[in-house]
Amino acid sequence: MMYGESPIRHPRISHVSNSGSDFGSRDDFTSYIVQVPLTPGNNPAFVSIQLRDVDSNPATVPNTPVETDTASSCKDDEPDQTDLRISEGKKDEDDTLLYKLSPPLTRIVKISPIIIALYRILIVVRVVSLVLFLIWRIKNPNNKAIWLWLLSVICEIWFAFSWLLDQIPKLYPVNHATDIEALKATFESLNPDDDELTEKSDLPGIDVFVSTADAEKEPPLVTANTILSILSVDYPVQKLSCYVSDDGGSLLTFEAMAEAASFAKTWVPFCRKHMIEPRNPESYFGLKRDPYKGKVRHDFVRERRYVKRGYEEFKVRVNALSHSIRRRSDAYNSKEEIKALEKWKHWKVKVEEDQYKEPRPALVAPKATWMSDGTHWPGTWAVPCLHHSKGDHASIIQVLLDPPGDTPVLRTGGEGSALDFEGIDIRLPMLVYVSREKRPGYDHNKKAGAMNALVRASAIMSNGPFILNLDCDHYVNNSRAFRDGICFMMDRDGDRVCYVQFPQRFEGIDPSDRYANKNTVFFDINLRALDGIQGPMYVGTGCLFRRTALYGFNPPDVFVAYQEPSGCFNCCFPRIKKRRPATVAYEPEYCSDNEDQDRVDISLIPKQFGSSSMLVSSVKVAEFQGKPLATIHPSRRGRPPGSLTESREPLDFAMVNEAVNVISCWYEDKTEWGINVGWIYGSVTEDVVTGFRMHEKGWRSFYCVTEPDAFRGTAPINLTDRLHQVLRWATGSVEIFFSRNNAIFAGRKLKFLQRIAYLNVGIYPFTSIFILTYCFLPPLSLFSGHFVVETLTGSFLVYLLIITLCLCGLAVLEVKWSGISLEEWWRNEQFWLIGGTSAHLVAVLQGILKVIAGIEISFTLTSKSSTGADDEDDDFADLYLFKWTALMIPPLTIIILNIVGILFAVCRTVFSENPQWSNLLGGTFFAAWVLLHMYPFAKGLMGRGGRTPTIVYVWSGLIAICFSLLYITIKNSDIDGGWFMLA
Ligand SMILES: O=c1ccn([C@@H]2O[C@H](COP(=O)(O)OP(=O)(O)O[C@H]3O[C@H](CO)[C@@H](O)[C@H](O)[C@H]3O)[C@@H](O)[C@H]2O)c(=O)[nH]1
Ligand SMILES: [Mn+2]
Repeated sequence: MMYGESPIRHPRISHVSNSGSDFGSRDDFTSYIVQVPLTPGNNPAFVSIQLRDVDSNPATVPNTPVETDTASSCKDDEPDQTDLRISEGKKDEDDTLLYKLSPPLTRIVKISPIIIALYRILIVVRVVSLVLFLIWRIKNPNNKAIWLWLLSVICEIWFAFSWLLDQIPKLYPVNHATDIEALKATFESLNPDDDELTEKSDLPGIDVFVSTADAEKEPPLVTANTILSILSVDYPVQKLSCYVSDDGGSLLTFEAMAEAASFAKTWVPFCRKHMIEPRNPESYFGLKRDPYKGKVRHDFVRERRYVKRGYEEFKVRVNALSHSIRRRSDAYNSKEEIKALEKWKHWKVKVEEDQYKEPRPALVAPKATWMSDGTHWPGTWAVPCLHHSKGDHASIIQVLLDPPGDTPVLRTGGEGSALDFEGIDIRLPMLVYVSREKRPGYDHNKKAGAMNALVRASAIMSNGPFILNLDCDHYVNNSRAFRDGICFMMDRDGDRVCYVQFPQRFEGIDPSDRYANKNTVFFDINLRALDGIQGPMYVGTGCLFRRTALYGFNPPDVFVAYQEPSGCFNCCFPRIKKRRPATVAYEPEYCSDNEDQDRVDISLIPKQFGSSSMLVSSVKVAEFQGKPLATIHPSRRGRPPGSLTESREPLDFAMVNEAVNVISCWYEDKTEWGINVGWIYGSVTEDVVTGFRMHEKGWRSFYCVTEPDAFRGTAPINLTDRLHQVLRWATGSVEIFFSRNNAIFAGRKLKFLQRIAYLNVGIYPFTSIFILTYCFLPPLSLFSGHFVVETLTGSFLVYLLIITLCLCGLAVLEVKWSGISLEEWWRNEQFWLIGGTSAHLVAVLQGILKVIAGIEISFTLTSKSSTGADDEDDDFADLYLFKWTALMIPPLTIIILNIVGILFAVCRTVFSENPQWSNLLGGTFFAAWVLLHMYPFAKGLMGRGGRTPTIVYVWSGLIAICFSLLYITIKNSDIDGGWFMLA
């Protein structure tokens, strides 16, 4: 094609030889490290791409079935199919026939209608009683303490409002189930009726993106394990590509990935042969259950032992990498130093001898980080220096595992070999290490920027129509999960699905889940409920995207997309508005006139996507290949699966070259990346915004809960890290609130309840202001001797009772339909208050500062504890880690004041002549309610020993007694209203 013609500057390319190198000697992968000159020679030169070419000559678009004339041959075949069916005695309409041909791949699993009905009734009851209660509260002010009354009523109104925002989107919870067997029958069997499998497959390609940013906080061993779990997934290997984005640009990560690629050669066939689960070696070998249960192969025990030893060695190697890199670099650097010194000496001698004009050479050589082949690492150096620091280094792309061929490579059993892989496909998916270029002066946009670089690089190198995004610590726990996700995409109407979100599940969390790290309320209640509306939000990891949805295209309309006899491939979506038959997908076909396109304007693509012509031409291919072909698929027309979709262009130098080009930092200049295309910039919670933009366009997403869990990750379990994580999320929400991505501004395609859910995401941090106020009310009331109401009347108590009971009832029902435990629900409530009085509050301040003063918000990575390096005696040692942070001040103040308040009020009432028992009771009740929620926080402060709290209690007691004595003294000396001063 026209690779060479692009007027973009030409990168300097060095081919890294791998002979004799550390990892090269173990492996024989093709190595490309391509360095791009620092400043763009002729800047983002807008390249006008000859789209006519593509239009008139479909053959230039690689890998499309067009060249093989599908359209016509399919049409020819259609009657046969129909005849066949009719002859079987099913005289249905065409649609129904096609429906029969492709069984549904997903279905709705009903939640018990009784529970849902009760749930909805309770919601209504609570709404009504809340309204009545608030009216009653407004009508009955506490004239003795108006300020207390006013504060409390304002807070209560807000709480009612925020509860409503949270509750309404939960009216239609659903569960979806997938049918992997049907998927197999449709895409991988020769004859769908008798399920005869071929080794070929028509499943669509998936590009897996793994993000890592810091080799210290995200141990390379964790990332390596994640990679191994991806490489061994149960999905056609030629359809799978894995990309690692390293924002740290660290040689450590790079070499760990190379190690993983080499260990995969043992690990992956072993998993395939013995159907290992999970396929993350660290987790697998750490399993507590009997590994031999259910395993029939006689050689399993021996091979498992062998692979386990291999893994131990692998771990040792990976853990030693940082040391070996340092030692290697030191050796090279001292050699360089000696060279530099000699050069200098030489120069000095020359100068002394005669008038030697050469400038003085540098005496000290830079402290470089060296690769094993004796060249400088183009990324970040251990001692960062110019062009080799985290924020300033070249683009790096390295193909660690070449794309596999189309046909299985079956190893014949070696007699004496330790592992017998006879009959096992030993191919591995493509694995690519990517570190995008970073330069000072360019905003790299955190994770969103990293993902966008991968989207472009992968479009050129493999162009999978689907993209799965995983954080480096989230590994594949269920090797069939990819298939589950694809079921939604390939189902009827699957082309309107923008992404399939899997729940985030966590490991290594303390059994009582003190800080609600598992977030089960969010993942099992809120997201399941959204699944019944327009789909769950995107939560950053474990999400399978449709590439074209990421590209910012609109979904096909419900009323379009079918055009007799076929749709229009070139326009992406056909123009004739006609109701789409339930099952018929469209055929690819080029139409030459491009007018009247309301969705994808091809002439605009270069402007939106940037100057890479390879990227631009890949867009349509991905669009086509991601279509649910279930009904018209070649396999349905007498062709064997894989005959059309298998062929993949081998990776050539031009492609890698271009991939390097599109990950340079200037590539996005004057394009719409991050604005309308790809992951959206401008928020530390890029995930919510990115998903929101898709829902806003009318796309549908799905929630895919699998058994066993599809993916698993780690979460911070100590209080400080947890608070900082929550702080980041809440800050992101405030950013969203103050941006154009506020759900209020969304168009009509965003469904009403979905809009409320997104509104809630933007608004919830603001609740913290009211929570904070409300938590100070009990001590205020206890000190002042007043209560939020004048006297505890019957109606107040009845309202309170109804509202509380409704909440309890709703909790029980939610627990019932979601399957979480009541304890988890309660933990969530507790952490809601803890986060609300600390992190959310700071988030609001930060967000407002950003809006007013433009102060940027940094992305603080959460540290991941290294697998395998665990404390032997205590799995949860991290839980007791105490690191002071200013975020802890407000909750601490609240705890102390509430305790002091109770003690003070008790003392005062006891010593008082006319004790106000009811006010004491009311105030104490509220204070106890606050303290109960704060309990996990207090426990966190205690650390392991539990010494701190005693002091808190003692102090509180002392202060309270002082206050009471003071109060009595004042009271006795008849100074009226003396307590007002104290309050
Ligand atoms: O400049 C950056 C910063 C972060 N990351 C990656 O982003 C991921 C998430 O970071 P982490 O600190 O683990 O955040 P969590 O709070 O655990 O993550 C959740 O919330 C984030 C948004 O706040 C999302 O980006 C994540 O995907 C989602 O799992 C990690 O893989 C990082 O390597 C980058 O690639 N580049
Ligand atoms: Mn994480």
